[in-house]
This record gives sequence, structure tokens and C-alpha cells, in this order.
Amino acid sequence: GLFALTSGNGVALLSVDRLSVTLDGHTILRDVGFEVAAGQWVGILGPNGAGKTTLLRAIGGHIPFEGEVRLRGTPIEAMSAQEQARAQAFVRQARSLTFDFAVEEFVLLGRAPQRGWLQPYRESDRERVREALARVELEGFATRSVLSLSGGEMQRVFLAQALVQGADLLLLDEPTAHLDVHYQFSFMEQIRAQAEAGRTVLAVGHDLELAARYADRLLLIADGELRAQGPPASVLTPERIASVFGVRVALDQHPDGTLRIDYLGPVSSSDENRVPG
Ligand SMILES: Nc1ncnc2c1ncn2[C@@H]1O[C@H](COP(=O)(O)OP(=O)(O)OP(=O)(O)O)[C@@H](O)[C@H]1O
Repeated sequence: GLFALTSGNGVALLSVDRLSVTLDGHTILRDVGFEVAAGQWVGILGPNGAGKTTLLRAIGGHIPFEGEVRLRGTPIEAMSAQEQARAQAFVRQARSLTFDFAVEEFVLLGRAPQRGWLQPYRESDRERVREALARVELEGFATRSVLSLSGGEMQRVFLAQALVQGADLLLLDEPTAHLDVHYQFSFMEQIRAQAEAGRTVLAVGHDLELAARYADRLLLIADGELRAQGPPASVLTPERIASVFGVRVALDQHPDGTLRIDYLGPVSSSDENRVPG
């Protein structure tokens, strides 16, 4: 269910407790705590530089942190690299690759954590790659070079790679950034299907309406701190959007349940001076 924090055995799929990250002497995240149940979709919102990517990287075990990150109750530092790679898939922001791969070979790398060291891939692995490429509507791209892809095509290749991995937890960093409107929705629907199949999703994004539509819960991060968490309608209030993003909005709950946001303009300095009390 939407608000159940724990899976059948009473342990959250992901629990983050007093997480702080300091990089090169700068405190990037401070005292962040939340829990996510299996099958839940959590959207992570916040201004540029707030610490969203850093949060995903800490949970992914890619950077050192203080506090605790547990997957099904096990601290991630107690898991081997292969166990971690099996448990969670990370879809990074699309960026230029430096190695040349055919698309199908690149997606196949997502199966590596399921294979022993230097074990050959099986026909079933290649079958999963074909399925995943079909899901992201890139059937004809199997033998194309990844270096030749557009930003949106590359983003969908990253998703396909995460899908074949079969991990319980999907960490998505601005997954729809390069996608046109068709693929934004197609991507979100793919991820929704993953969540309905029991996978847990943590997705960073900048589109408040899209996050409100798809996520079960939102985390709002600003200046390295968790400012709010809960169901989308409780997190995204005009006051909070004004104070965190510096933008005035009017909100409208559409009859179909989705949130419509009217962006009225930047918070002006005279607005800021009108603080009550
Ligand atoms: N190694 C580092 N040393 C110092 N500061 C860093 C380091 N790495 C990241 N930062 C800073 O940490 C802050 C948070 O970065 P992060 O990438 O997590 O932000 P974000 O919320 O994902 O932002 P965006 O929406 O712009 O992608 C930024 O101000 C960034 O410049």
C-alpha cells in the first residue's frame, strides 16, 4: 500500500538514517532520514545544487557518508560490490561516453552483476537485452554505436541497461532530462510498471507536475537538508515552492487527481520583505 513503510517481514526496503555527506571539506548533505517500502516510488525534488544527486550517489555506495543506509536491513557497507550491484541499478544523467560499444553490448553490461567473475553471458541474458530495447522503443538500435546516439536515445539505453539488471531498487538521476514529451511519459510508464512489479524507485527530477503525478511520495531537498516528505499534495504547497524554488505558483488539483501548476513568476524582493510577523 501507499503508506506502508515496511515489506512483509517488517523491514523497509531502503532506510536512510542521519545521512550526512562531506566532500572536499564542504557539507553537502546534513542529517537526512527516510524509509521506503518495497514497490514504492519516491520522487526527489529540490533546486540545483541542493544535494539530490549526492543523495543518490551515497545510497548507491559511490561516495563516503556518515550515518546509515540499509537495504532490507543490511548496511550497504556490509554488502560486497557484487551484492550492491545486484540490489540496485543506477541510471545516471546522460553524459558522453568515452568507450565505444554497440548498443546491445552496452545494455548487456547490466547483466554483469548476475554473472560470476568472467562468466560468459547466456542466451537468456541476450534475450533480456532484446526485451529491454523493445520496451524503450529502440529495437532497431542493437548494433548502433553508443557514441552515435542522441541524448534522448542514450538516456533510454541507460534505462534498458538498468532494466536488464533486475535490481530491487532503481536509482534514477534526472531520467527524463533529454526526453521529448512522448518518451517522458513512456519512460515514466515503464518505471511505473517496474514499481507495480515490486521494484522500488528513487527518482530525481525537476518537473514538479510529473513527479507529483507518478510518485507515491516526494522528498524535498534544499541546501543539503530534507525540508519535507510525504504525499505529493502535502509536500508541494505554494508557500514551500516559493520558499524553496523562489517561484510563485498557483496550484490546481485537476479532477483526474493530477496536480496542475501555474508558474506566475519569480518571487520578487518585495514579496520576500512581506514576511508575516
Ligand atoms: N567534490 C565536491 N566538492 C565540493 N562541492 C561539491 C562536490 N561535489 C558536489 N559538490 C556540491 O554539492 C552540491 C550538491 O550537488 P548535487 O549534484 O548533489 O546537487 P543536485 O541537487 O543534484 O543539483 P542539480 O539539480 O543541479 O543536478 C552542489 O553545490 C555541488 O557543487
